[in-house]
Amino acid sequence: MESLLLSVLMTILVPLGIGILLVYIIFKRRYTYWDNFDIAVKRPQFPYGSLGNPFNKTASGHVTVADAYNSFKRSNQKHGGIYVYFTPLYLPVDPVIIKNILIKDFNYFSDRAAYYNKKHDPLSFNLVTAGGQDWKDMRYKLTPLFTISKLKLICPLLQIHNERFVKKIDDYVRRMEPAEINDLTGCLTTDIIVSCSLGVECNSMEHPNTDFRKFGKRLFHFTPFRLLKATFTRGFPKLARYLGLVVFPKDVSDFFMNIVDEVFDYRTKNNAKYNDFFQSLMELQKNETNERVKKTNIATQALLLFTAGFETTSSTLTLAIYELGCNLEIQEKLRKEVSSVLEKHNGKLSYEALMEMEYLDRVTDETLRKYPSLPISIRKCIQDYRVEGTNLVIQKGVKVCISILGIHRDPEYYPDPEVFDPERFTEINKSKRPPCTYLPFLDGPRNCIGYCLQSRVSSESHES
Ligand code: HEM
Repeated sequence: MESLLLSVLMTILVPLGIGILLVYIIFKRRYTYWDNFDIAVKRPQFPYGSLGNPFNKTASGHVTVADAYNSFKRSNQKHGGIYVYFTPLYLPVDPVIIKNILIKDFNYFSDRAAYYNKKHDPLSFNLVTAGGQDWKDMRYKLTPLFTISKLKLICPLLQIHNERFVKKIDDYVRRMEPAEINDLTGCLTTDIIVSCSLGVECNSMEHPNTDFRKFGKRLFHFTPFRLLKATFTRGFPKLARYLGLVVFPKDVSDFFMNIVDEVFDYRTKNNAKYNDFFQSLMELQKNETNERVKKTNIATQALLLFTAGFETTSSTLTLAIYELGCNLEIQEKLRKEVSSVLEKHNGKLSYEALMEMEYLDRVTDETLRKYPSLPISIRKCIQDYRVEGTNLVIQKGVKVCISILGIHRDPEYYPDPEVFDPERFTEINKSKRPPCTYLPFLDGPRNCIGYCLQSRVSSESHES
């Protein structure tokens, strides 16, 4: 009996052990990728790579990437190599290399290598995830939605939501109650994006449990399982598509599709026209004959605005308010500017009035310097690329990681980087820094398309 058990165990355990050993050897070999190049490397730890165990550490992944940036910089390196799990990533430090990657040689790095699944999750194939010609076509069509003139059209909407935000804060002040600012800026951003992109009034400022708020929170709630799935889909996109893994949970996509259905049908039947993104999205689709495709395309872009614009804007607002609370002199200086400009404009917070608030811009810029909403950006090299001034050739398929946080906290460009100092952004001080050392919206053809919209949304609300 005992020998039978032993032989069964041996039949299972030996092949299993050999299997594990083989997998270990194969994957461990991937950690030698950068050894083939003359480049500094942040040593990996099996199986997590250079960033360490994501479940057992005090610093998040982007902080570890910034640490790698710092260590390469300290040892006077222009760049270095890191590993995220088993994937080698190129990490540039020299701003000239970064500028070439983002702007001059953009054609080598136009893809973001983000995961989408057209078949099982059509809304996931959008401007952020698409690559190559698909991305170029989408960007070409969507760019006219983000011009200053379009922005001016939605300014009255921004003003309505801003007034509600101010009233809410006033209520807390009158009741002498502490306010959960993160929740309030979340509601404000939700209301603005939903009314601009879907033409729907959700007023989560008054009703914080609206479906939009609920689904919005779910979109940005990353459980360990979701993080694991995201890592898997990024590392093995083909297999993930084959397995039918999706980006957006089905109930979230269904919810957005239903809203788009309703708004589209209402506007078509009543021939109703509004000054919002939804209207522009409908116009973009006017030559599409298949109604389902038309609605799916609109829902894709509306959900994209929500996912790309929500967390970035609301967290920036929260952190600006936090810094103004910690730095009373800066708060006072800002208050004086706002009051004097408003006085000139008869108390009306117009687009023109906002344009005159220079100190407000500096406060926003410094907030995004200290706390970039996207601390890293990933690009994929789509053809072999020689890095200027070096012998290194980045091979096709290798990913590039720009540490925006590392650059923004680099004492060479920003002395005492932990100090919140809007004066870093006077015209004269800005002109002293080399290009590509301030990248909250990235740079080049694939920068943030919402740049001009976001700066106004944030400004209106700091104003309160
Ligand atoms: C504080 C607010 C914001 C910040 C800091 C920010 C930052 C960024 C950054 C850094 C990127 C480049 C990402 C990368 O390449 O890895 C990006 C892309 C993008 N952003 Fe923003 N963003 C903000 C607000 C918005 C808003 C309000 C919208 C739209 C309503 C928006 C829409 C987009 C889109 C669609 C892209 C992808 C562009 C493309 O691939 O062509 N963003 N954003």
